[in-house]
Amino acid sequence: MSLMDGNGAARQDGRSYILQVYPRLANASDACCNVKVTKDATAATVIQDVAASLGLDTSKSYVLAEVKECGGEEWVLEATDLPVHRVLLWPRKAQDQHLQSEGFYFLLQERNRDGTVRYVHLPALSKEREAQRLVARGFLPPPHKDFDDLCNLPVLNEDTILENLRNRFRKKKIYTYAGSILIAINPFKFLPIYNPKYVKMYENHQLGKLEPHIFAIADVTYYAMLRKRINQCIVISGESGSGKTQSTNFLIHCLTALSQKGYASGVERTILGAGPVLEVRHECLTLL
Ligand SMILES: Nc1ncnc2c1ncn2[C@@H]1O[C@H](COP(=O)(O)OP(=O)(O)OP(=O)(O)O)[C@@H](O)[C@H]1O
Repeated sequence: MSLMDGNGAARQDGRSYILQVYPRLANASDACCNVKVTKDATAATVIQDVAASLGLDTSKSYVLAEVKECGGEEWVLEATDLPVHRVLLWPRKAQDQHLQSEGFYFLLQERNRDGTVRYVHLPALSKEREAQRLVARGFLPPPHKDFDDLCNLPVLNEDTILENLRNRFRKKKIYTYAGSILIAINPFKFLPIYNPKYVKMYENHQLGKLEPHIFAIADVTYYAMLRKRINQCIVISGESGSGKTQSTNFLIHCLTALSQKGYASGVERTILGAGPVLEVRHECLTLL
């Protein structure tokens, strides 16, 4: 078994593995000590090698602790435990180099005369760094990541739904799916997302493949009608001023564009022209 000092960036090679052990001792530096060991080296042997390498007082007793994720678990190894076997269960990156910042490494600590471990608290990692690590490993969604379908929210409640819609609205994304339902938030200003380029973009696309859009709804409805040869219906609901009329106009615009294949026609104008009459009739019926 040979010892190495320095950065220890060398890759593990064949049957030899480089373990980086960080001393947590009152009078030792925090620099890591690199030890080259075989796969079956025990914790006791690793401790001996590190102690010899660092010139530690061998009349004292030491333990090797495995740290898995900063601020998280810390396991004191038994003398017969096999550190390399532990390393092989770590994430790939941490196996190559046991950087403290990666959260997987070994600590060398002193054992008290009564056998207990002189426990030194790990410097508490800020919650933020810990959260970042969980995000990077896919355990948490990226902060402020917005979901274009509410069904994909990891936590589904009123707060998360509103927060998601708010986040998207701030990014000028006024449309969000809830499965095959489209939620539209009135932007009360013109957005350049209704021109013919968008009609073309959403044409014959499966719902959910592209960013949510009212044209996607028009498109699936139109193609479902052609495919199934039965009438289709889009229900638009919302409180007064939420944008129902405007949404209807966008739908009609897209449907006529799809049916006319881009040729300007009077159909859209005719249908849109009937809108106010239908609305007045609807208001009268509601009053009656
Ligand atoms: N997608 C949009 N882009 C830009 N402005 C919009 C959009 N949707 C709605 N608006 C704006 O909001 C106003 C109100 O929308 P709209 O008339 O469609 O609401 P409504 O739900 O039909 O209301 P009501 O039920 O009272 O008839 C519109 O005049 C328009 O200025």
